[in-house]
Amino acid sequence: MERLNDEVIRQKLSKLPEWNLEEKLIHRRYRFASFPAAIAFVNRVAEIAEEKNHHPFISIDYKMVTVRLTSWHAGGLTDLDFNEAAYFDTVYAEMTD
Ligand SMILES: C[C@H](O)[C@H](O)[C@H]1CNC2=NC(N)=NC(=O)C2=N1
Repeated sequence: MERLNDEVIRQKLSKLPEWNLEEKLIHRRYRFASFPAAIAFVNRVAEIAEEKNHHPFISIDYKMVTVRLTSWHAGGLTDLDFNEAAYFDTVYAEMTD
């Protein structure tokens, strides 16, 4: 999968308003009502990562989960990162509404 150029990254990021760009990765913080709810989300993220064979950095801070995405094989951001970010946002919406 090809590394995206800055123009395409800006365009894709504009469709994911909760995500932030930092050098060669994108990141987002998800908030939950409880620690178990945060862990349930992390478990879903892990399942999706395995299914897609695309694995984010995940950090858990009590009721907050931070996800960072980049594509190691490309040395930067690819469509895989933006597709997965959108998928995680959908799962988050389902789990928190
Ligand atoms: C060998 C294996 O398919 C690769 O290492 C996969 C696994 N998960 C991955 N995850 C991420 N985020 N980037 C990759 O380049 C990547 N590559």
